[in-house]
Amino acid sequence: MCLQLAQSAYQDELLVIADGDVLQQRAEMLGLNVRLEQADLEQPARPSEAGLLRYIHTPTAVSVSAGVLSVDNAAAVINGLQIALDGCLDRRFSAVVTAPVHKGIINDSGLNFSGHTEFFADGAGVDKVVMMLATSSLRVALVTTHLPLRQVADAITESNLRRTIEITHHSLQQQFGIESPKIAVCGLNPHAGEGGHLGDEEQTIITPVIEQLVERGMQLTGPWPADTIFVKEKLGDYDAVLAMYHDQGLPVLKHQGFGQAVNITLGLPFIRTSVDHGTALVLAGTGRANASSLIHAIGMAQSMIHA
Ligand SMILES: N[C@H](C(=O)O)[C@H](O)COP(=O)(O)O
Repeated sequence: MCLQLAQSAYQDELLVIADGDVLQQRAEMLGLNVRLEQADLEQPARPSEAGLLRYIHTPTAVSVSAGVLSVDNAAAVINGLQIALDGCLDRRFSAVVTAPVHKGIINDSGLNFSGHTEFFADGAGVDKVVMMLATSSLRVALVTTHLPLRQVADAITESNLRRTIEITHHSLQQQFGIESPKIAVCGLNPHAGEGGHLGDEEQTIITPVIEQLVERGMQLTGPWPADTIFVKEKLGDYDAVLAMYHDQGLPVLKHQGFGQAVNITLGLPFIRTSVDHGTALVLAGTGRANASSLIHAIGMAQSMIHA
């Protein structure tokens, strides 16, 4: 399922992209008092109404049971994302907020999909975006995203690192209103390479890029050992930490604020936010799933629309 906001003249309208029959069944199963209405994209957006949920119908190919994966429905998931992408690109939508999808089953169906981040970047024709997750007190951006660990070191190139820092710096200024963002850059290796004894990417790539960009006026520090840059005493020293890979930065952020964190894709020509968690199939249909991160993601998209 995918959510998006279409801005009306009065207030934001929240539209859901999903199979309308599945929404109806889930609402009944969970005893939710909600009226569902199919939206007509040719009509102007209208203010949201309490108790009414408008949706764009993207039919599934086969019937859906809560928490049960089906390769046959993978194309319907991608179709929903494509509708969101197209609507954001042609400005019918002001932002897209995504719920988690099961990346494995999409790939099992024969469709290549490493993540929403890469899907939206490809679809928007952008060669580089940055995944950043944020809580109210910590932002972590990543140089590499959904990449096997074996390939990470090769992906830390000067140009990739420079582009990542430029996009992060620009987005912190433009979308988060931080005039002169302070970014702490992690090293790649333990102890940030221990002076070259535990790897040399810090000396050959990371430090030279930091120095070039500091020369251009950016407030960058590092390369920092990743095991100490996140300690509480240092949290006030920066506006964001740049981690070299997914599991260098995100476990810390999720330990600190799981459920309140929002995933934001920087560098797209539109606003995209998302949840901080996966599909949690065992909770599907039970009514016990926690919607907190989704609520934060919608709130973050709204505040970015109005920034
Ligand atoms: N890295 C994300 C996280 O930990 O929350 C997650 O893999 C989602 O990625 P996409 O938004 O690209 O699907």
